[in-house]
Amino acid sequence: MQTNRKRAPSKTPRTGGAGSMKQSQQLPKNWPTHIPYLRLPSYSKVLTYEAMSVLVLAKADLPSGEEARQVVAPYSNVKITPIGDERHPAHGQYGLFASQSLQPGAFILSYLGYVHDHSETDDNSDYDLSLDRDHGLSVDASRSGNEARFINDYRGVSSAPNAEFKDTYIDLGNGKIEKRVGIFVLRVGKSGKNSRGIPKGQEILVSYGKGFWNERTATQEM
Ligand SMILES: C[S@@+](CC[C@H](N)C(=O)[O-])C[C@H]1O[C@@H](n2cnc3c(N)ncnc32)[C@H](O)[C@@H]1O
Repeated sequence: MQTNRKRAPSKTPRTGGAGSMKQSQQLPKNWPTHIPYLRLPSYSKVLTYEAMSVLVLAKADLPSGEEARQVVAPYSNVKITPIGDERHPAHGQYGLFASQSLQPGAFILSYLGYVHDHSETDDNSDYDLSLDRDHGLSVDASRSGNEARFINDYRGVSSAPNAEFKDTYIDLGNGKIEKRVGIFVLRVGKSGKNSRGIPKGQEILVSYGKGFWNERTATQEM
């Protein structure tokens, strides 16, 4: 995870500003009706001013080498798809697939959900992702989220992931940027060679990390 220079925003926003980003009222195809679709993160009301200052920054504080991205929701480069193949370990659930060819290193989308600290961690959530380890912040897409909540782990599906989680910064259009978890196409494949990207129609697969599966095994054995 990258480190950020800290500069407190002039006001403490609880939701990201839509700014100049174009947002459509449409829901993605196959979006489950019982889960609110988010176009912006949903911030916990108990997050401290310091925590919010890590997440919403002045554009001048964009870490070097990073870019401030514009995003449009719903995302047109991905497709939520029911898993019909019985050999797939998440058969009967959904996965996220590329609806266009995605180049190595390309930003795919950001992971949205309920942004919270340790005090509100839901130990039963399978959708909770670390957003800032230094400040104990995570984003949980179990009760609300966007397309990214449907990304499956590569284990049992493919020999290696084709995408990864990395910090990214979204341009809020008001001189501010917002730190989020982004999903990017892997640049380098398992063999160390440059990846070929993700062809149209292929499932987007990450590694949840061994910790996720170890914890799951431990829970099942209890
Ligand atoms: C973040 S969700 C992924 C989306 C999920 N398939 C859905 O339709 O909501 C994580 C859950 O997906 C399932 N899953 C994802 N990858 C898997 C894999 N490689 N093997 C088995 N189950 C997987 C597990 O049930 C896991 O708890």
